[in-house]
Amino acid sequence: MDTDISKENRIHIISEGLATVKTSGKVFYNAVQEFNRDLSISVLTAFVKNYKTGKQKKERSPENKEVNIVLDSTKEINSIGVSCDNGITILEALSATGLRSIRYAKEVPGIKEIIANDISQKAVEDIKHNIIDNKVEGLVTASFNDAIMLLHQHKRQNRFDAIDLDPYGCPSIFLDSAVQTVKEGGLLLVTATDMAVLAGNSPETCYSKYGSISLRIKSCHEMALRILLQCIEAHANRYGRYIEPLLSISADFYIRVFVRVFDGAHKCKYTLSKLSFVYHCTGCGSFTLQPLGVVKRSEEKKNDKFCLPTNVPVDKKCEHCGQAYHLGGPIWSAPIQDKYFINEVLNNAPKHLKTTQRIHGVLSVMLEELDDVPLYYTLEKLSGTLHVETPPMLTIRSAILNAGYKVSYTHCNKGSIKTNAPSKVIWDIMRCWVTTHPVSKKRMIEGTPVYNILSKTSEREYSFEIHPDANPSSKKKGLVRFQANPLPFWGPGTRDTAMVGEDKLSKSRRNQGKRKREISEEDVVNEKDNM
Ligand SMILES: C[S@@+](CC[C@H](N)C(=O)[O-])C[C@H]1O[C@@H](n2cnc3c(N)ncnc32)[C@H](O)[C@@H]1O
Ligand SMILES: [Zn+2]
Repeated sequence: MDTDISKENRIHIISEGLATVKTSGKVFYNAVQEFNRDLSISVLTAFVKNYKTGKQKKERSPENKEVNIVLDSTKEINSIGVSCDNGITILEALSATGLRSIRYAKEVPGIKEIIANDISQKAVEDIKHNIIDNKVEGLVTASFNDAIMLLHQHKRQNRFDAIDLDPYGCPSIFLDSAVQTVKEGGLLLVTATDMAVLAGNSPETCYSKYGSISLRIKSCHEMALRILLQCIEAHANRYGRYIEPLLSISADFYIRVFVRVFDGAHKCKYTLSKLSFVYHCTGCGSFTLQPLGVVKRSEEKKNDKFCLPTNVPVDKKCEHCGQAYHLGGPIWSAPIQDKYFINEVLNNAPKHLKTTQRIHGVLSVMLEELDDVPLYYTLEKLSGTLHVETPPMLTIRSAILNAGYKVSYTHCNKGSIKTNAPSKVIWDIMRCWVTTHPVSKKRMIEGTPVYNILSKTSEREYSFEIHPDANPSSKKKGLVRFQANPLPFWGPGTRDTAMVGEDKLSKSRRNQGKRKREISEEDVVNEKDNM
């Protein structure tokens, strides 16, 4: 990334992807979000191909079976940088410098028109200049409006094929208008950077913003994704629409979801069965999901029965450690990744992107994630609860597989254990581990989670012999699966810190007179798992 500061007029020049934009520095730009923009370019490239070429439109039946529907066959939509008659229309509702829209125009094939909107006059001035400087006048139009007003103006006519929401913090105020203004089968691209709220630091704020209670749970990053998805679904359902998640990512200090929106009042009846409350043990961190609704399937889909669950899935106190539960959610508990689509993204990803290696690594881990198992344990929490030496990840994964259960990582956490094994099995495995790695007697204080868990004996023996599938293919291939430690000035940025990352980095370089590391692919190094 090249950022230059011309001292006379304090203009910042930012080169990213195939775009070079200028900004006064009062307009928001975050260098660390290059990955977000690169990934969005990859997703849009795959989306255009699948949505517009008549190749396939994939829908899911309520049983979650894939049904491929051939769309209208259309002309070539491979051109980049020129308006394609049958290309897609995109609204970037919160555009700042216009960089993202300009990059879409120059790097995504098959676009008809992009509107780059911002409520800040200064930002819109920058957008206008940047459109001309990048010679994308034929594709990108600047707009000066409140995003919500603009979305409402388009909800009856000239709806968009794709709407990108990349706000400061929480996107929820834009969702209601966005779900109405995206076309049937169109794409919403939504970022949220208010991770403290979503990750359980402020459950009451999370409820007021997202209609869901967040928890301080080890799988908080995936829970954040699922809270955002349920929020978008809730807004869509109000208008007889529903969502289909294509790709959901937790990266750096934010989450981003890519979802399609479809019409179907009847399909909205299935929403309850795609949502769950989460009982989270305050002692050992075990979690249990309680679906909000149950669908009793019939041969003929139209005769499906929609019921409420009749039992509470947990006792008053945790069966493992004896501590109390918190109740969080509702969260989206249906799949959050569309593996078919993610493969399309991988197969069609543009080669020029600076973060290609990271995209490839993260998406490969997503392809390995278990679809039907929301949330996860972490090795650190399991061993921390018992104050025991942490077992190697390979060993624990092997024990789960040897016992006949499934296990995967999630891209959200490099120490994650996503499994369909019941929590009882997980604690039994840990009890077996403790037999050869004893817990200090000092820790065995009556009433504590460790005392209560280890007071019970494992119901069976578990084999820790290394299982052939314990090491996932993405790791065997040495892909860049998880991001390294944060860089200086790493964070979402706010209205008050318009230039985040690179500019501050340059300033600090100048001040200290020594060269700091560039924000580059090298910073995204492969993780060293505890194996
Ligand atoms: C995080 S920045 C967007 C960054 C940009 N998408 C990118 O990739 O560089 C958020 C932008 O939203 C704008 N904004 C905030 N509220 C808005 C609203 N109600 N309508 C339109 N723009 C708004 C701000 O002026 C700011 O430029
Ligand atoms: Zn417990």
